[in-house]
Amino acid sequence: MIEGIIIKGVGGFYYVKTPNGTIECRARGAFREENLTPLVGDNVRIRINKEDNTGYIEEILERKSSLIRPPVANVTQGIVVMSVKKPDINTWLLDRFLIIGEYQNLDMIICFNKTDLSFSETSNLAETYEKIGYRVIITSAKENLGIERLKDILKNHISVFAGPSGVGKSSLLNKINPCFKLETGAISSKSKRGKHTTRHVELFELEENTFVLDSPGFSSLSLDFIEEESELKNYFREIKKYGRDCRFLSCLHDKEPNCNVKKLVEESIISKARYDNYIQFLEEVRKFRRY
Ligand SMILES: Nc1nc2c(ncn2[C@@H]2O[C@H](COP(=O)(O)OP(=O)(O)OP(=O)(O)O)[C@@H](O)[C@H]2O)c(=O)[nH]1
Ligand SMILES: [Zn+2]
Repeated sequence: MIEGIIIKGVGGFYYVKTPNGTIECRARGAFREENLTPLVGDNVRIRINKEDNTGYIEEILERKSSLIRPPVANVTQGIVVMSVKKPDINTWLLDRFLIIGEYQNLDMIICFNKTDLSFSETSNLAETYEKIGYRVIITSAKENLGIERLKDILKNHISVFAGPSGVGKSSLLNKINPCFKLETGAISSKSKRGKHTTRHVELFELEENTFVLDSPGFSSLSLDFIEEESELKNYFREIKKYGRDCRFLSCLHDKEPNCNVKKLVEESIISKARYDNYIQFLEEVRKFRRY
Protein backbone atom coordinates (compact mmCIF):
# COMPACT_ATOMS: atom_id res chain seq x y z
CA MET A 1 0.00 0.00 0.00
CA ILE A 2 1.13 3.54 -0.60
CA GLU A 3 0.16 6.84 0.93
CA GLY A 4 -1.11 9.87 -0.85
CA ILE A 5 -3.45 12.82 -0.64
CA ILE A 6 -6.82 13.16 -2.35
CA ILE A 7 -6.63 16.20 -4.59
CA LYS A 8 -9.94 15.83 -6.41
CA GLY A 9 -13.16 13.87 -6.15
CA VAL A 10 -15.62 13.49 -9.01
CA GLY A 11 -18.60 11.16 -9.16
CA GLY A 12 -17.28 8.43 -6.89
CA PHE A 13 -13.71 8.67 -8.19
CA TYR A 14 -10.92 10.08 -6.11
CA TYR A 15 -7.67 11.36 -7.54
CA VAL A 16 -4.88 10.58 -5.16
CA LYS A 17 -1.48 12.18 -5.50
CA THR A 18 1.22 9.71 -4.55
CA PRO A 19 4.98 9.50 -5.04
CA ASN A 20 4.12 7.35 -8.09
CA GLY A 21 1.95 10.00 -9.69
CA THR A 22 -1.76 10.74 -9.46
CA ILE A 23 -3.89 7.62 -9.29
CA GLU A 24 -7.60 7.31 -9.95
CA CYS A 25 -9.16 5.48 -7.03
CA ARG A 26 -12.43 4.22 -5.73
CA ALA A 27 -13.22 4.03 -2.05
CA ARG A 28 -13.71 0.62 -0.55
CA GLY A 29 -17.36 -0.13 0.15
CA ALA A 30 -16.87 -0.56 3.86
CA PHE A 31 -16.45 3.18 4.36
CA ARG A 32 -20.15 3.63 3.73
CA GLU A 33 -21.05 1.24 6.52
CA GLU A 34 -18.75 3.16 8.82
CA ASN A 35 -20.44 6.38 7.72
CA LEU A 36 -17.15 7.70 6.47
CA THR A 37 -16.66 9.61 3.24
CA PRO A 38 -13.23 10.33 1.91
CA LEU A 39 -12.74 14.07 1.46
CA VAL A 40 -10.48 16.07 -0.76
CA GLY A 41 -7.47 16.85 1.44
CA ASP A 42 -7.53 13.49 3.17
CA ASN A 43 -4.29 11.61 3.56
CA VAL A 44 -5.04 8.04 2.56
CA ARG A 45 -3.50 4.62 2.08
CA ILE A 46 -4.32 3.06 -1.25
CA ARG A 47 -3.92 -0.34 -2.83
CA ILE A 48 -2.94 -0.20 -6.48
CA ASN A 49 -4.30 -2.54 -9.09
CA LYS A 50 -1.23 -3.22 -11.23
CA GLU A 51 -3.26 -4.19 -14.32
CA ASP A 52 -4.79 -0.82 -14.98
CA ASN A 53 -2.97 1.37 -12.46
CA THR A 54 -6.15 2.38 -10.67
CA GLY A 55 -6.49 2.07 -6.93
CA TYR A 56 -8.65 1.49 -3.93
CA ILE A 57 -8.66 3.74 -0.91
CA GLU A 58 -8.19 1.36 1.99
CA GLU A 59 -7.64 3.71 4.85
CA ILE A 60 -8.22 7.36 5.70
CA LEU A 61 -5.53 8.72 7.99
CA GLU A 62 -6.40 10.96 10.89
CA ARG A 63 -7.85 14.33 9.93
CA LYS A 64 -6.49 17.56 11.34
CA SER A 65 -9.67 19.38 10.45
CA SER A 66 -12.65 19.13 8.21
CA LEU A 67 -14.34 22.06 6.55
CA ILE A 68 -18.03 21.84 5.91
CA ARG A 69 -18.29 24.39 3.20
CA PRO A 70 -16.56 23.58 1.00
CA PRO A 71 -16.10 19.96 2.15
CA VAL A 72 -12.34 19.52 2.49
CA ALA A 73 -10.16 17.84 5.07
CA ASN A 74 -6.97 19.14 6.63
CA VAL A 75 -7.32 22.77 5.63
CA THR A 76 -5.51 24.70 8.32
CA GLN A 77 -5.58 28.26 7.17
CA GLY A 78 -7.49 30.84 5.22
CA ILE A 79 -6.08 33.82 3.37
CA VAL A 80 -8.58 36.66 3.08
CA VAL A 81 -7.53 38.85 0.20
CA MET A 82 -8.73 42.43 -0.10
CA SER A 83 -7.43 44.97 -2.58
CA VAL A 84 -6.73 48.48 -1.38
CA LYS A 85 -8.27 49.90 -4.57
CA LYS A 86 -10.36 48.55 -7.46
CA PRO A 87 -12.30 47.32 -5.55
CA ASP A 88 -11.73 49.25 -2.29
CA ILE A 89 -11.24 47.40 0.98
CA ASN A 90 -14.58 46.35 2.37
CA THR A 91 -14.23 45.74 6.11
CA TRP A 92 -17.82 44.54 6.35
CA LEU A 93 -16.90 41.68 4.03
CA LEU A 94 -13.51 41.22 5.64
CA ASP A 95 -15.07 40.74 9.07
CA ARG A 96 -17.57 38.27 7.62
CA PHE A 97 -14.79 36.21 6.08
CA LEU A 98 -12.96 36.27 9.40
CA ILE A 99 -16.05 35.09 11.29
CA ILE A 100 -16.52 32.16 8.94
CA GLY A 101 -12.85 31.30 9.30
CA GLU A 102 -12.98 31.49 13.10
CA TYR A 103 -16.07 29.30 13.09
CA GLN A 104 -14.27 26.68 11.04
CA ASN A 105 -11.22 26.93 13.27
CA LEU A 106 -8.95 28.19 10.56
CA ASP A 107 -5.94 30.33 11.17
CA MET A 108 -6.97 33.40 9.20
CA ILE A 109 -4.40 35.59 7.53
CA ILE A 110 -5.29 38.92 5.96
CA CYS A 111 -3.70 39.94 2.69
CA PHE A 112 -4.00 43.49 1.40
CA ASN A 113 -3.21 43.35 -2.30
CA LYS A 114 -2.75 45.98 -5.05
CA THR A 115 -0.73 48.16 -2.69
CA ASP A 116 0.89 49.63 -5.80
CA LEU A 117 -2.35 51.59 -6.25
CA SER A 118 -2.56 53.18 -2.82
CA PHE A 119 -0.96 52.80 0.52
CA SER A 120 -2.28 55.42 2.91
CA GLU A 121 -5.31 53.69 4.48
CA THR A 122 -3.74 50.27 4.45
CA SER A 123 -1.27 50.77 7.25
CA ASN A 124 -3.94 51.86 9.73
CA LEU A 125 -6.11 48.92 8.89
CA ALA A 126 -3.18 46.54 9.03
CA GLU A 127 -2.41 47.84 12.50
CA THR A 128 -6.02 47.42 13.64
CA TYR A 129 -6.14 43.79 12.61
CA GLU A 130 -2.64 42.99 13.82
CA LYS A 131 -3.58 44.32 17.23
CA ILE A 132 -6.47 41.86 17.31
CA GLY A 133 -3.98 39.09 16.63
CA TYR A 134 -4.25 38.47 12.91
CA ARG A 135 -1.26 38.16 10.66
CA VAL A 136 -1.46 40.79 7.95
CA ILE A 137 0.48 40.66 4.75
CA ILE A 138 0.87 43.47 2.24
CA THR A 139 1.22 42.46 -1.38
CA SER A 140 1.21 43.67 -4.92
CA ALA A 141 0.91 40.91 -7.47
CA LYS A 142 1.68 43.50 -10.11
CA GLU A 143 4.95 44.65 -8.57
CA ASN A 144 5.92 41.35 -7.02
CA LEU A 145 5.70 42.70 -3.50
CA GLY A 146 5.20 40.42 -0.49
CA ILE A 147 5.03 37.30 -2.65
CA GLU A 148 7.89 35.55 -0.87
CA ARG A 149 6.28 36.16 2.52
CA LEU A 150 2.97 34.81 1.24
CA LYS A 151 4.79 31.78 -0.11
CA ASP A 152 6.36 31.19 3.31
CA ILE A 153 2.99 31.40 5.02
CA LEU A 154 1.48 28.87 2.64
CA LYS A 155 4.33 26.36 2.92
CA ASN A 156 3.37 22.92 4.27
CA HIS A 157 -0.31 23.83 4.62
CA ILE A 158 -3.55 23.36 2.77
CA SER A 159 -4.94 26.88 2.50
CA VAL A 160 -8.13 28.36 1.22
CA PHE A 161 -8.16 31.75 -0.48
CA ALA A 162 -11.16 33.93 0.14
CA GLY A 163 -12.13 37.42 -0.90
CA PRO A 164 -14.35 39.36 -3.26
CA SER A 165 -14.07 39.10 -6.99
CA GLY A 166 -11.30 41.05 -8.67
CA VAL A 167 -9.01 41.58 -5.66
CA GLY A 168 -6.23 39.53 -7.23
CA LYS A 169 -6.46 36.05 -5.75
CA SER A 170 -5.67 34.33 -9.04
CA SER A 171 -2.95 36.86 -9.82
CA LEU A 172 -1.24 36.15 -6.48
CA LEU A 173 -1.40 32.39 -7.01
CA ASN A 174 -0.02 32.75 -10.52
CA LYS A 175 2.90 34.74 -9.10
CA ILE A 176 3.62 32.06 -6.55
CA ASN A 177 3.48 29.29 -9.08
CA PRO A 178 3.68 30.44 -12.68
CA CYS A 179 2.61 26.96 -13.81
CA PHE A 180 -0.86 27.81 -12.60
CA LYS A 181 -1.89 30.16 -15.37
CA LEU A 182 -5.23 30.81 -13.71
CA GLU A 183 -7.41 33.15 -15.68
CA THR A 184 -7.25 36.66 -14.36
CA GLY A 185 -9.17 39.79 -15.00
CA ALA A 186 -11.59 38.52 -17.60
CA ILE A 187 -14.45 38.67 -15.17
CA SER A 188 -17.20 38.14 -17.73
CA SER A 189 -15.75 34.98 -19.22
CA LYS A 190 -14.88 33.66 -15.76
CA SER A 191 -18.38 34.09 -14.42
CA LYS A 192 -19.82 32.47 -17.52
CA ARG A 193 -17.71 29.44 -16.86
CA GLY A 194 -18.80 29.42 -13.23
CA LYS A 195 -22.44 29.29 -14.16
CA HIS A 196 -22.33 26.42 -16.59
CA THR A 197 -20.02 23.94 -14.94
CA THR A 198 -20.63 22.00 -11.80
CA ARG A 199 -18.22 23.09 -9.17
CA HIS A 200 -16.13 20.47 -7.54
CA VAL A 201 -13.41 20.98 -5.02
CA GLU A 202 -9.85 20.53 -6.12
CA LEU A 203 -6.47 21.09 -4.54
CA PHE A 204 -3.67 22.76 -6.46
CA GLU A 205 -0.13 21.93 -5.54
CA LEU A 206 1.96 25.06 -5.15
CA GLU A 207 5.04 23.17 -4.16
CA GLU A 208 5.88 19.95 -2.32
CA ASN A 209 3.38 19.39 0.50
CA THR A 210 1.76 22.78 -0.11
CA PHE A 211 -1.73 23.07 -1.51
CA VAL A 212 -4.43 25.63 -2.11
CA LEU A 213 -8.08 25.07 -2.74
CA ASP A 214 -9.19 26.06 -6.18
CA SER A 215 -12.57 27.42 -5.16
CA PRO A 216 -12.36 31.15 -4.66
CA GLY A 217 -13.25 31.28 -1.02
CA PHE A 218 -16.07 29.89 0.98
CA SER A 219 -19.16 28.85 -0.87
CA SER A 220 -21.46 31.11 1.11
CA LEU A 221 -21.08 34.26 3.13
CA SER A 222 -24.24 33.67 5.11
CA LEU A 223 -23.99 33.68 8.89
CA ASP A 224 -26.84 31.21 9.23
CA PHE A 225 -24.57 28.66 10.93
CA ILE A 226 -24.72 30.83 14.04
CA GLU A 227 -27.40 29.31 16.20
CA GLU A 228 -27.82 31.95 18.85
CA GLU A 229 -26.94 35.56 19.23
CA SER A 230 -24.64 34.82 22.17
CA GLU A 231 -22.42 32.78 19.86
CA LEU A 232 -21.40 35.65 17.59
CA LYS A 233 -19.02 37.24 20.08
CA ASN A 234 -16.87 34.12 20.04
CA TYR A 235 -15.89 34.88 16.46
CA PHE A 236 -14.61 38.41 17.19
CA ARG A 237 -11.34 37.72 18.97
CA GLU A 238 -11.05 41.05 20.75
CA ILE A 239 -14.70 41.13 21.79
CA LYS A 240 -14.40 37.63 23.16
CA LYS A 241 -11.30 38.60 25.10
CA TYR A 242 -12.44 41.91 26.57
CA GLY A 243 -16.01 40.73 27.08
CA ARG A 244 -14.83 38.57 29.96
CA ASP A 245 -14.67 41.73 32.08
CA CYS A 246 -18.23 42.87 31.44
CA ARG A 247 -20.54 43.04 34.42
CA PHE A 248 -22.76 40.27 33.07
CA LEU A 249 -21.36 36.98 31.91
CA SER A 250 -24.12 36.88 29.32
CA CYS A 251 -23.37 40.41 28.08
CA LEU A 252 -23.94 40.79 24.34
CA HIS A 253 -22.17 44.17 24.42
CA ASP A 254 -25.23 45.79 22.98
CA LYS A 255 -27.53 47.60 25.41
CA GLU A 256 -26.27 46.12 28.68
CA PRO A 257 -24.91 48.37 31.42
CA ASN A 258 -21.28 48.22 32.61
CA CYS A 259 -20.10 46.71 29.38
CA ASN A 260 -16.34 46.58 29.13
CA VAL A 261 -16.44 46.19 25.37
CA LYS A 262 -18.42 49.39 24.86
CA LYS A 263 -16.11 51.21 27.24
CA LEU A 264 -13.08 50.11 25.26
CA VAL A 265 -14.72 51.14 21.99
CA GLU A 266 -15.09 54.61 23.46
CA GLU A 267 -11.46 54.59 24.47
CA SER A 268 -10.55 53.46 20.92
CA ILE A 269 -8.91 50.32 22.24
CA ILE A 270 -11.44 48.27 20.31
CA SER A 271 -11.96 49.44 16.73
CA LYS A 272 -15.30 51.20 16.34
CA ALA A 273 -15.68 49.89 12.81
CA ARG A 274 -15.27 46.31 14.02
CA TYR A 275 -17.73 46.91 16.84
CA ASP A 276 -20.28 48.44 14.46
CA ASN A 277 -20.02 45.38 12.25
CA TYR A 278 -20.50 43.18 15.30
CA ILE A 279 -23.74 44.99 16.17
CA GLN A 280 -24.94 44.80 12.59
CA PHE A 281 -24.25 41.07 12.39
CA LEU A 282 -25.91 40.62 15.78
CA GLU A 283 -29.10 42.16 14.36
CA GLU A 284 -28.84 39.85 11.41
CA VAL A 285 -28.53 36.76 13.60
CA ARG A 286 -31.47 37.95 15.69
CA LYS A 287 -33.58 38.40 12.59
CA PHE A 288 -33.16 34.96 11.16
CA ARG A 289 -33.41 33.32 14.55
CA ARG A 290 -36.83 34.91 15.00
CA TYR A 291 -38.32 32.86 12.20
N1 LIG B 1 -2.66 47.24 -9.92
C1 LIG B 1 -2.77 45.96 -9.59
N2 LIG B 1 -3.66 45.18 -10.24
C2 LIG B 1 -3.76 43.88 -9.85
C3 LIG B 1 -2.97 43.34 -8.81
N3 LIG B 1 -3.33 42.04 -8.65
C4 LIG B 1 -4.29 41.79 -9.56
N4 LIG B 1 -4.56 42.88 -10.30
C5 LIG B 1 -5.54 43.00 -11.40
O1 LIG B 1 -6.86 42.89 -10.85
C6 LIG B 1 -7.73 42.20 -11.74
C7 LIG B 1 -8.39 41.03 -11.05
O2 LIG B 1 -7.41 40.09 -10.68
P1 LIG B 1 -7.74 38.53 -10.46
O3 LIG B 1 -6.46 37.87 -10.06
O4 LIG B 1 -8.46 37.98 -11.62
O5 LIG B 1 -8.73 38.63 -9.22
P2 LIG B 1 -9.49 37.44 -8.45
O6 LIG B 1 -9.52 37.82 -7.03
O7 LIG B 1 -8.87 36.13 -8.78
O8 LIG B 1 -10.94 37.54 -9.06
P3 LIG B 1 -12.09 36.39 -9.12
O9 LIG B 1 -11.52 35.23 -9.84
O10 LIG B 1 -13.22 37.06 -9.86
O11 LIG B 1 -12.47 36.06 -7.71
C8 LIG B 1 -6.85 41.79 -12.94
O12 LIG B 1 -7.03 42.72 -13.97
C9 LIG B 1 -5.44 41.86 -12.38
O13 LIG B 1 -4.49 42.14 -13.38
C10 LIG B 1 -2.04 44.21 -8.15
O14 LIG B 1 -1.31 43.84 -7.22
N5 LIG B 1 -2.00 45.50 -8.57
ZN1 LIG C 1 -20.29 43.68 27.35
